[in-house]
Amino acid sequence: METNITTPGSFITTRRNPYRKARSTALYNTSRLPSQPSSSSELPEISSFPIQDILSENVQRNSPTTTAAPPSPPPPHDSVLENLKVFLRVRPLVPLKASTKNAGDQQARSRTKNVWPQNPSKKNGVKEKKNPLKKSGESCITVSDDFCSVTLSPPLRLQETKRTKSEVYEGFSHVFSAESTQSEVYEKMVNPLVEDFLSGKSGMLAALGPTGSGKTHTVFGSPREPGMVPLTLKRIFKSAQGCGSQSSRRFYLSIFEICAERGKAERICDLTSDRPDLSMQQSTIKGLQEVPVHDVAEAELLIARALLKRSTAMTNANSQSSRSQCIINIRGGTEISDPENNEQSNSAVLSIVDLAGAEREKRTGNQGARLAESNFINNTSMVFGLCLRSLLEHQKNPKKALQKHFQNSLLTRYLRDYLEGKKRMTLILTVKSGEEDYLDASYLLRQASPYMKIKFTNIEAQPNLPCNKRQIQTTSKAEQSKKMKLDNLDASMVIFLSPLKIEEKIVGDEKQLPDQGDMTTCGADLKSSTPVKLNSDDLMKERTHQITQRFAKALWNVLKQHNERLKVAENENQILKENLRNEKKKSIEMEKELRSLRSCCTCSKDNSVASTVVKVVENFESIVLSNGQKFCGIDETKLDSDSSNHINLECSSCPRIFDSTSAEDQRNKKCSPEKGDPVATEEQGKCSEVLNQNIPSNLSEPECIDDKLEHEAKVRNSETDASPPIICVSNENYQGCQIPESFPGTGNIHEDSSESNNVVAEHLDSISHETVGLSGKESSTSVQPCQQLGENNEDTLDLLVSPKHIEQTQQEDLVDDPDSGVKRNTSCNSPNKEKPRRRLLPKSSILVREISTYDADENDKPKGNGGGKNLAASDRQRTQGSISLIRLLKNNLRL
Ligand SMILES: Nc1ncnc2c1ncn2[C@@H]1O[C@H](COP(=O)(O)OP(=O)(O)OP(=O)(O)O)[C@@H](O)[C@H]1O
Repeated sequence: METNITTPGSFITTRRNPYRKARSTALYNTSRLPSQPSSSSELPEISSFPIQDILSENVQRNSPTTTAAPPSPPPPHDSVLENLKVFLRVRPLVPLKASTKNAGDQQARSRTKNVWPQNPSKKNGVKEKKNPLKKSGESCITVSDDFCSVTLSPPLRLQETKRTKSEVYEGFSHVFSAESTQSEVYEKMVNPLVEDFLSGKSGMLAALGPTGSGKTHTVFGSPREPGMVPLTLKRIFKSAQGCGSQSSRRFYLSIFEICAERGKAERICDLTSDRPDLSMQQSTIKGLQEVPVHDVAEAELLIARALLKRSTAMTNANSQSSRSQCIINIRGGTEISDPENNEQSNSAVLSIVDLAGAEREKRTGNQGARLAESNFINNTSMVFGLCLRSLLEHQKNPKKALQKHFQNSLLTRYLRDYLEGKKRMTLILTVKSGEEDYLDASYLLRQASPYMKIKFTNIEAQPNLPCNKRQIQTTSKAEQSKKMKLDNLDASMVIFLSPLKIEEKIVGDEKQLPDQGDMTTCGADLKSSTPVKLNSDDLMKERTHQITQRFAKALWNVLKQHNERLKVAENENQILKENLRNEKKKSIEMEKELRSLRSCCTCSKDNSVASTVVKVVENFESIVLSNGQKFCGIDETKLDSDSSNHINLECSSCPRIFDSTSAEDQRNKKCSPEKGDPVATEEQGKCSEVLNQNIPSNLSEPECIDDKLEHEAKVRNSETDASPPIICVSNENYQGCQIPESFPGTGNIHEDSSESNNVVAEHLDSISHETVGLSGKESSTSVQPCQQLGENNEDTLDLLVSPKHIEQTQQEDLVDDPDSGVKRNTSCNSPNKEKPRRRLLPKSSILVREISTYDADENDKPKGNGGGKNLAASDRQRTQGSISLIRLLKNNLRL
């Protein structure tokens, strides 16, 4: 196995087993790791739609191509292919009979006057009779019985010296032995071309062979043995006469030669006119004259005159050797009004080429100009052979490009379409059978016999020429039968049978059919030995069928690829879904863990705060109890033993107080004060005031309560740890209290044990001061001891103050008892006595009371006069706004 090594600047080695990318199959492994989903790049790639292959032409085209076209791609195997026909003709050892020889000698004498040297063989002293091999009279070529192969036997001396063995060349279309006649050659070799020409197909016949092998004899022949050109003209004009006088078919002859100019360059000479040398543009000869011919005699006369102008010379190998490549074109046309535009497009050309035979200097004895002509002749023959060889190799191996050997000579440039397999061509190889000609024959057969493997792919179809009207009409019945056969063919057979087989089937069926009309009068006979070609309709039908078939196959392949890709994508989708599900599960578990972690953190924080509160309460209780005062403690339920639920404790501190029971009941429950206990009233008033202060912020940001309380509790806690809390304890007479200036904002509460009996808690900032700063009546009211327990506890304690009492106090305060201030000032040693005093608003007090007494279960209806028996008169005056506000407050506090 070769390795694929690609080095910059070096060669590229193509892998025999190219690297194949791993491709996901339909049975996708669903057990793949979720973290390794297949990417889209692993999806099987979809090949491009082979539109070029679908539209590639495998059948004969209708439009003739006259211009050079680029090399066509190699044909598919199922296309209609026609091999290049190669014939072989063996010249007899004693070719000339007496009469023929005399005639030939006369012609030779008439032509040799124009060539030089006149008789080089004489000058060189080389005479044919001196060749000992020629005296042997033995033939080195043996034709097989089937006339399709020959055996080339080397002469005895070569067998002995070089141990050369016999060679067998087979596969020829036909091998014409030495005894074959011109008519036989024409019928088997040229007539098919002529028939195709008459049916509108172009073709070419080219004669190849060494000098003196009989090429010119085969092509032009002699008066006694007319060659292929005269016989073709006869056939053509015979067919034209058969079409009747109404036929508008005309034929045009053009004859020119390509010869060496001064032994170096090439030139084109028109043999039908006296024009100077012609030029070639691409594959067209400019200025080439086409002479219309109307009958055989006119055509033969024209050809005879042209041959007189052809360059010939006597060599040692041939007394009348051709020194140029001669081409005769017979073009069929119609007499129509606009011949320039239409006649050319509807014409077919039959070209017959008589090449100059390859020469060996040793045998010809050429010198000087003859030698230069020999070089030109040999070069042209070599280029001709190279073109065919390149075409053959290109067809064998499409990777091999079709070489442009045709550019190396004018002849090959002119015959480019034929040499590239675009037009039908027939080759006739001529050899001499003498032992002395063994090497020439062997070389030719070795070189030219492989040409029979050349296939013509893009052969033009016959156009509908007016000359073939009758032919078309007469063959229409046969074509109809073909169509019927095609229509009757089974669909499966049509799909799987190649066009060639279909054609053979049709031909076979045609042979079974009886004669239908006159099919032999003009044009091709369907029963001829050549295979019957499909007409344009059948070709179009066949092409349409092939395109449809290829399209269906290509579409099927593309659909299969898409299906495979879809399966892979579905599998990937399933894997991704599974991954997503797993990720969701993981996310839920992580959220649970996060919640648990948060709860733990909250518990620890709340525990600290709650513990602080409990400590403060305990301190307060101990202090109060130690002072023998009546304790107005905090309901320990507020300091729920479950400190982990401190959030509820904080958030529901007030609601729990105001909740199910009224403020009075709450006060009684917690403080157990006597009815109308001013301390409780005061505490409740404080609480309501604190709430009144905190409500606005709590309304918008309820959580701030917790944060603020928690923060302040921490601060208080740190401070209370340092110093015992100051408990404002009052006696029956309000004796004042010592409240820190920063209280309650800083939460600093200083305990003055010496004045503990005269302390009245003025906590909660200025509100407390205002609350404590009672009028004279209020100050005279006995004040129960209250506790200062930090901010949280402060709120709790504040709530113990009855809003009703606050209201009464405020109302009394509004009286502005002058003594109250004195008493207060004297009784309270508070450092805040200099602060501006704030008064509770009656509405806020009412609001606090509303909150305390509001029961959410009262269906949120404004309470009128009949709202409740136990409600005060102010309760009955609740407005809708107050109810909404209360409801909102309660809801937020519940949160
Ligand atoms: N099949 C044949 N039967 C009888 N005579 C033949 C045959 N083939 C060739 N000859 C004779 O052989 C001689 C040489 O033939 P011809 O000139 O055709 O050879 P050529 O291949 O054309 O040579 P060159 O390439 O030099 O032109 C002619 O006199 C021709 O009459």
